[in-house]
Amino acid sequence: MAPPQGPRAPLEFGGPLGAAALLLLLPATMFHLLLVARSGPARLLGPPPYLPGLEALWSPQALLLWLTWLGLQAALYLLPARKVAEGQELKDKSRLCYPINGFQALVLTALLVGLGVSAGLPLGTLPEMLLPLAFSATFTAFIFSLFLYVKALVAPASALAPGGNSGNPIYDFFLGRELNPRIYFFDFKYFCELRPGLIGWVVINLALLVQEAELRGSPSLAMWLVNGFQLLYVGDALWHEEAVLTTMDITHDGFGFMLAFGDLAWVPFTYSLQAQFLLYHPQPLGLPMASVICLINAIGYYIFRGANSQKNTFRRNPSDPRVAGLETISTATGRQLLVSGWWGMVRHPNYLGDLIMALAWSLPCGVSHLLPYFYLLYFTALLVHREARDERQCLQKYGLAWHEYCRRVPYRIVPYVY
Ligand SMILES: NC(=O)C1=CN([C@@H]2O[C@H](COP(=O)(O)OP(=O)(O)OC[C@H]3O[C@@H](n4cnc5c(N)ncnc54)[C@H](OP(=O)(O)O)[C@@H]3O)[C@@H](O)[C@H]2O)C=CC1
Ligand SMILES: CC(C)CCC[C@@H](C)[C@H]1CC=C2C3=C(CC[C@@]21C)[C@@]1(C)CC[C@H](O)C[C@@H]1CC3
Repeated sequence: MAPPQGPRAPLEFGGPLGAAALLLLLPATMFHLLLVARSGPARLLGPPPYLPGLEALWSPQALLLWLTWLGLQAALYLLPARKVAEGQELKDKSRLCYPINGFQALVLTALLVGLGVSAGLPLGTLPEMLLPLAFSATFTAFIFSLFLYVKALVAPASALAPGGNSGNPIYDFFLGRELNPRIYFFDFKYFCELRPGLIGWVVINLALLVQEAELRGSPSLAMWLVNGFQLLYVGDALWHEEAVLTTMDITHDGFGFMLAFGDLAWVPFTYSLQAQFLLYHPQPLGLPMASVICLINAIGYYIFRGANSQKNTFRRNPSDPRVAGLETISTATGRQLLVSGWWGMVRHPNYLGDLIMALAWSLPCGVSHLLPYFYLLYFTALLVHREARDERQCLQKYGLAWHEYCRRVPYRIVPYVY
C-alpha cells in the first residue's frame, strides 16, 4: 500500500463534509434538471414534477446501450493515432504518452451514427431514455471510482496526486487518489475527459434535434443554433486535444468520483440541457435575434480560441513569430508569463470567452425561463472556483513573479469588473 504523501495538501471543496455533500448533491442536481426540463412549468428552483421510482431509472437496455457506447469510444481511442504527445513531467521525472486521435473518434462516431440512422436506427427515441441512461452513467461512474480508489491503494507514492490523499476515505474517493491511473497505455482520466461524455453530449443534442423534427416537422432555428454552437465547442476541444494535457485536471487533480461523474454523467446529461428544454418548450426565434446570438457566440469563440492558442503556442515555442513580440515576465522556474496580448487583458481571458459562449447557448431558449440559464450560472461558479485554485497553484509555482503579474494585470476574468 502506498504511504501517505509528505506535506499534506490543504483540503479543498469544503473538506470531507463538502465532498460528502457534493457526492449526493451533484447526481441529485443532474436528475432534478432532467426531470424539470421535460415538465410543463420547467422551474429550475421549484420541486421536480415527480420523484421517479427505481423502475423509471433502472433499465438493463439503457445500461447495455451505455456500456456499448463506452466500449465503442474505448475502441476508437485504441485506433492508431495521427500523433502521440508527451504529457507534463511527473514527480519521478518521467513523461507519459497520449494518443491524439480524439477528433478522429468524433468523425468516426458521426459516420457510425449516420450509417446507423440510414439503416433504421431510431435516434429520435434516445431522449425518452435519458433518465435511465443518466442513471446507468452515474452507477458506472460510482463503481468505476471505487475501482480507482482500490487501484490507488497499490500504486507507488510517486503516482499519487497532490490532493486526494488526506486519509479521509470519503474525501479521497471524491477527489481521486491516483494522478494518472492507467492499464498499459490506456489512460482512464484522459480518455474520460474528452471522449464518452463530450461526444455523448453532441449525440444527445442531435437525438433531441431529430425528435423535434419528428414531432414538429422540422427542427426549430433555436435547436439548430444550440446544436451548431455546442458541436463547434466539442469539435474544437477534440481538434486541440493536446491542450488538455496541461490542464489542472490532468496535471494536478487525482481521478476520483468528481471527474469520473463529471466527465461521464454530468457533461452529457446536463450540458445538453438547452436542447432538452427546447424539445419540450419550443421557442420562437427570428432571424435578426438569431444573427445577434451568432455574433455573441462568434465573439466568445474568438476570445476563447485566441487566448488558448496564444498561451499554447507560447508554451510550446516562445520564439514562434506569432507570440515572439509579446511582453513577458521572467519567473524563477525559467518559465515566462505573458503580460500582453490576451493574457495582458485579464488573467483568464479564455474563461471570459467561454462564459460569453455559455450565454449564447442559452439565449436561443428565450428569457421566459431560468432553467436554460443553469449552465451559465453553474459555469460561472465553476470558473470562479477554478480560477481561485489555479491562482493558488501559480502563486506556489511562480511566487513573486505571480504577484508582479497580478499587479500588472489586476482583473481576473472580466476587465474592470472581476
Ligand atoms: N466547459 C467546461 O466545463 C470547462 C471548460 N474549461 C475551459 O478549458 C480551458 C482550459 O482551462 P484551465 O485548464 O482551467 O486553465 P488555463 O488554460 O487557463 O491554464 C491555466 C494555466 O495557464 C498558465 N498561465 C496562466 N497565466 C499565464 C500567462 N500570463 N502566461 C502564460 N501562461 C499562463 C499557468 O500554467 P503554466 O504556467 O504551468 O503553463 C496556469 O496554471 C479554458 O478555455 C476553460 O475555459 C475549463 C473547465 C471546464
Ligand atoms: C461535476 C462537477 C461539477 C465538476 C465536473 C467538472 C468537469 C465537468 C469539467 C472539469 C474540467 C473540464 C474540462 C472540459 C469539460 C468539462 C470538464 C471535464 C473541457 C474538455 C471542455 C472543452 C474545453 O475546450 C477544454 C475543457 C478542459 C476542461
